[in-house]
Amino acid sequence: MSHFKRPLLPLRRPFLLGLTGSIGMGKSTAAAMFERVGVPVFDADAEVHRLQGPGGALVAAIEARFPGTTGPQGVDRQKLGARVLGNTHELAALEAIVHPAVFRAQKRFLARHRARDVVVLDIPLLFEKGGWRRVGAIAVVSAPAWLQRRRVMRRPGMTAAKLKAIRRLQVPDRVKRARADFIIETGRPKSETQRQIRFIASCFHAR
Ligand SMILES: CC(C)(COP(=O)(O)OP(=O)(O)OC[C@H]1O[C@@H](n2cnc3c(N)ncnc32)[C@H](O)[C@@H]1O)[C@@H](O)C(=O)NCCC(=O)NCCS
Ligand SMILES: Nc1ncnc2c1ncn2[C@@H]1O[C@H](COP(=O)(O)OP(=O)(O)OP(=O)(O)O)[C@@H](O)[C@H]1O
Repeated sequence: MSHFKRPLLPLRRPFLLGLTGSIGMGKSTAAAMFERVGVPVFDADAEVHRLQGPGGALVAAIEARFPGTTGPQGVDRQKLGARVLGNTHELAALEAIVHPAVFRAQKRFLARHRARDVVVLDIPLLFEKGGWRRVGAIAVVSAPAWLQRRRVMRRPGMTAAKLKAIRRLQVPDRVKRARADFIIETGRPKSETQRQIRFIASCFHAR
């Protein structure tokens, strides 16, 4: 069980279930599985992609602060990542541009789903940025480290050095597991993961 102090939130609708996990642990796959069983998901990372994509609302602000990192396709994430991952000061400057816009999008999502029993907030940095204080329960996706590495190293543009820099920024998997209310094991067949997710969703329906 977790030993960190999370304030007891008043029961409210919808119940906010935070979904998080380290790079390559299977968050996106798990989020899709929640949607399959009828739980709306706010995908913070997808929102960042939208805001940074072609015509995205943050492209101009990012170009102004990080010249040369955008083009007709919006933000070039490889270039921007090379500037900020591993550089605390620069990353903080990027976060100051991105996070408020993501938070506003999350508020709009919650307003749209006011009548639901439960929604999932898929937030990669739930522990790192303090979002854990605002959710009613936390589900962590987790798999053995060797499997995580194998999944991530397959991605285009990924290098051992980049993975190392990213892992240094993230709360370690064992800490996330210790803080979780639910651990979603993704090192197993997807059918089992889906079954686990159906069970978790059922805990919050029709309270
Ligand atoms: C730095 C960027 C351009 C790198 O993009 P890229 O497509 O190369 O990598 P990706 O987004 O998949 O991130 C790789 C890994 O780094 C982690 N990461 C990204 N941003 C951060 C951050 N601010 N702090 C800690 N870890 C981070 C992600 O969780 C992921 O596991 C991009 O992540 C970004 O714009 N980050 C700032 C916005 C942010 O905080 N996003 C995180 C989720 S909302
Ligand atoms: N049981 C399982 N549950 C979830 N993912 C699985 C499972 N078995 C295999 N996988 C695979 O593991 C990979 C996980 O990638 P996914 O993009 O979901 O991770 P992620 O945590 O969202 O990554 P990131 O943090 O980098 O965005 C996918 O290719 C997925 O198909």
